Amino acid sequence: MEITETYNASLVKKLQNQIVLIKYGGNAMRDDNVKRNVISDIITLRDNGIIPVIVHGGGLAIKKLLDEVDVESEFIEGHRKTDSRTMGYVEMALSGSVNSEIVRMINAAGHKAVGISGKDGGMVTAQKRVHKLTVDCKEQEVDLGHVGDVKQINTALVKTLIKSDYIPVISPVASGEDNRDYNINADMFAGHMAGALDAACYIALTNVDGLLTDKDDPKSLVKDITLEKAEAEMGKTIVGGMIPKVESCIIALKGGVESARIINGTKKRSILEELFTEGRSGTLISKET
Ligand SMILES: Nc1ncnc2c1ncn2[C@@H]1O[C@H](COP(=O)(O)OP(=O)(O)O)[C@@H](O)[C@H]1O
Ligand SMILES: CC(=O)N[C@@H](CCC(=O)OP(=O)(O)O)C(=O)O
Repeated sequence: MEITETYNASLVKKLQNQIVLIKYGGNAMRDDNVKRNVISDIITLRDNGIIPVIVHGGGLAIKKLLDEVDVESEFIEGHRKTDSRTMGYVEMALSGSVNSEIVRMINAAGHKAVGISGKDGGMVTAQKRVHKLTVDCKEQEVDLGHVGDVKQINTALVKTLIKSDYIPVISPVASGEDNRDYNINADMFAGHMAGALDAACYIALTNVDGLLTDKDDPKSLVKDITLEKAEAEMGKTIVGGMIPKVESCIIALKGGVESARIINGTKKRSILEELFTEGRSGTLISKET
């Protein structure tokens, strides 16, 4: 689809030959229609000379698999406590099912996608996450097991894929120097990846319209917010799964990405509406007011 006729042509041109890092979260993978719409937007970007790179989550797919094998898991501030057994299932769901489904859908739409994880080509080096939790005004460290943070990224593999016209589809699993596998929150992984790739734009897809001042009121959408203000709202109006999402935007912006956005991936054409209309559809987090 040629989009310069339907959308703002100068906004389209600004992103041509630039990387747009899309974090495709599990909440925007709930049904096949939604998935097809997301893939369709990604294909439209590519058809119009923009370079999409996808980092996916898949919290729902992990939950489904863990339920099937009767393994319980707990979330602490948006991070799934991951013991060795759970790690195996996380990798199965993310690098197995979710990754290959996205690849299949892009290929079926006539493009060439390649599915990789942080492990491939030694792309991402993980390190065990040191998670500090404040309980009763006291800070304490919690052991999240195989939950990792991104320590280092080597972008050579992704750049090679892009150069050969492949769309990289990346699962947020990586190994550490300690030779252990780590489960990295997909938002955090994506934010780091966006910075390392010098992406022009980072977009996190979820199931709410963006950052809300009241998480239970869909009408309380914040259209624009500065990095500093977003940081100040952490733990206050920004809670649960939204914490790593906003953190990922901050990581991307501090890594040099020009704009970071949180949008509702369950809505049709949400990516195109956000990027190529003045009104936009979600939350834009930027370095300046
Ligand atoms: N201030 C906020 N604004 C919007 N959503 C919020 C906020 N605080 C917490 N949330 C919650 O964060 C969820 C999104 O995070 P998460 O479930 O991890 O998404 P995904 O799986 O799409 O990555 C929303 O569905 C919402 O319930
Ligand atoms: C450490 C950690 O929490 N990892 C996440 C990885 C998947 C993810 O982030 O998926 P969504 O984007 O769908 O939430 C998890 O185990 O659920």
